[in-house]
Amino acid sequence: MAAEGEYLLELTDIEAGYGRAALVLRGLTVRVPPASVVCLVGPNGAGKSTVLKVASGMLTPRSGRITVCGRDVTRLGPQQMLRAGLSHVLQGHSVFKEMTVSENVLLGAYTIRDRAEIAERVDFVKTLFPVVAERWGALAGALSGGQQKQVEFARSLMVSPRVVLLDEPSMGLDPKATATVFEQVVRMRDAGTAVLLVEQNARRALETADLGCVLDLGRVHISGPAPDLLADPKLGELYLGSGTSTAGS
Ligand SMILES: Nc1ncnc2c1ncn2[C@@H]1O[C@H](COP(=O)(O)OP(=O)(O)OP(=O)(O)O)[C@@H](O)[C@H]1O
Repeated sequence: MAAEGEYLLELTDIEAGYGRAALVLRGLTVRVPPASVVCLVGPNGAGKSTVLKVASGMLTPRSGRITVCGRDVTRLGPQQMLRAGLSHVLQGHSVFKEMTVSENVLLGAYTIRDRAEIAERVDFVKTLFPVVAERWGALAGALSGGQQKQVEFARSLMVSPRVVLLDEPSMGLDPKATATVFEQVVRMRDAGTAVLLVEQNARRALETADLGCVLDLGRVHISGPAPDLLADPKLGELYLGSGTSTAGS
């Protein structure tokens, strides 16, 4: 675990909600160390997606502090959060099906002026996601759901983010595609981009993550190394559908 001040992303004592409605996040603190996958799990409505919206500037917190590499970014909007190093892959499918894979990926580079930098990033994402290289000229709509998700990942990495925010990347995918998507999450981390991940598939996500946070009613109920959370029988009963982990079996 990184020492204080060494986190890529820190959300501290965040209170946030929608319009005049009651608070959704009620004093939530989440930290993302370098080279890590941090996973948020918890029941429906706990506020997991709202954490990502706050981190990407889509929702301004009512109080609390957000820092990226120690720099205060609390009240920045989505474009500035992107420049600060936070890239958000939204829930559901956001590829433009009538556009090619290359056009979709290059949309992620719209803030970059330097052509050489764009070419370098294209090479990087093609290496990380072979299907993007193989289907570069194909219409995105011709790809499977899992392949389209990789196009979304590639697009999100074009700006060299410090942290990618992934909202339910396995949603709607079959088990094989889900396995591939989680492998790609690990590859992103290993290639130098930390990941803050929200998943309904809590057990699978914790098997992939380094650290986990269990959210309940807008607060972090418990957090720690993901293997410890998986091995906690009480958590298993409450949130993972069984008493013990099946990791590694
Ligand atoms: N755009 C919105 N406007 C008003 N309320 C919202 C909005 N988005 C979410 N909420 C409310 O905020 C609360 C938390 O929602 P959020 O989507 O963050 O939870 P979640 O933990 O991601 O849930 P799920 O697992 O069901 O996606 C819910 O009560 C939800 O109804």
